[in-house]
Amino acid sequence: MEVYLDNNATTIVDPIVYEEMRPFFCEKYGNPNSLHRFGAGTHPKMMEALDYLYSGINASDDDDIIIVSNATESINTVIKGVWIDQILNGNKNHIITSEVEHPAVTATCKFLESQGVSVTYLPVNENGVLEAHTVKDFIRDDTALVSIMWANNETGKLFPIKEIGEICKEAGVLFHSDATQAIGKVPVDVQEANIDFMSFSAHKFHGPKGVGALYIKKGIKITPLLHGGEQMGGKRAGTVDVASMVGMGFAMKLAVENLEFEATEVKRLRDKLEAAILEIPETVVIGGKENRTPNTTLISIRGVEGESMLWDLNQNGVGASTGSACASEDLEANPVMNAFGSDSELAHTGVRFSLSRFNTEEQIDYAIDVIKKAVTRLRNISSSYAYAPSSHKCGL
Ligand SMILES: Cc1ncc(COP(=O)(O)O)c(CNc2co[nH]c2=O)c1O
Repeated sequence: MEVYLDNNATTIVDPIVYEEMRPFFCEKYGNPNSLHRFGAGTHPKMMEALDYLYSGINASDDDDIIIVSNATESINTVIKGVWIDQILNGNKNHIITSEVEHPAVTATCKFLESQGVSVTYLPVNENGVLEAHTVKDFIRDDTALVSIMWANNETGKLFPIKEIGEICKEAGVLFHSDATQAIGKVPVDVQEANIDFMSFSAHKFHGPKGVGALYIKKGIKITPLLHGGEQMGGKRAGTVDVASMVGMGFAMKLAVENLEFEATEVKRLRDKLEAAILEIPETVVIGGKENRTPNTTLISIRGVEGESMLWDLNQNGVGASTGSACASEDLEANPVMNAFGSDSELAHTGVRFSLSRFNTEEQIDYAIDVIKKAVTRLRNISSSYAYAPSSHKCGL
């Protein structure tokens, strides 16, 4: 049996979404910017896709949603656009983000630091969550942007976006949220959250890879990342991937329709898997169980190196991860777990399981059996592990 439990890395394209995309490869293949019928033939479904995206995040008609290649491009567009407009050509020179953002945010901020920008990386509490008041404590007169994720990709922890939005609005500071791990898992309402910019990727909610979106609140201007065409009103040059845009729109429609299923059935299967693993001695949920996306659990298994666990699971058909795929190639301690203040041993023992609406009870039962056998096998061959519950700090 094969069981895919790495949905925070990417998801299967919903077959319904795939069928919606198919006509735009060999039938309605015109360039949407062409004036002839072949181009115009793409417009109805593109407009429908935009309608699904706008309603899916409760954007107002006057707001902008720009189709980009992925969340990484969306995030770069915001952070570098604000840098150009507010810092290089303005009187600001400070950006606030958190220590547990995805590398798309932290690496872009590091680049800006190399260009002389001051960046504050806010710490998270023992549960891996940023407390809204810390944003208020660090906002300065020259703060150009606050960028905080809606949900953490490794722990699933949800951040106080509405409160942070209120703080930024009151301070007159632009607020961006990376909602990549929130769309399709929890309700996302940009108007309620006082958000100025928001980023997401379709492949996180059963849409195709290689397409994402940037939400821009009405009235906000930002210098584009890509120049050279009038697509997206000049806000993102380059011919639009029509099939992927249509796929992302329909995936958003289905994602919103399935939020209740995520909150009930997917959560039930996640909780079942988590409870079974926690029956194993010396295991702990990193960040705690509260206030999380319904599909994610990051569990530390003392004495079991995360990568060894992944290899063993993979040998038995189960796919999981130790955290963000873009960070999993190296054997460094998990930066998110480090941010919690975890000790170095614990930071190497995290395994992330992230479910979706396509997982079944039978798959979870099989995965539980495989996981328990893998832990026994790996602990038995470990040169450093000896069951000593009194010695293990079950903090976090
Ligand atoms: C919170 C967050 N932001 C941005 C990205 C980048 O998305 P992309 O541009 O579509 O690649 C990811 C991908 N996160 C992960 C990719 O693999 N495992 C993950 O957890 C993410 O989880």
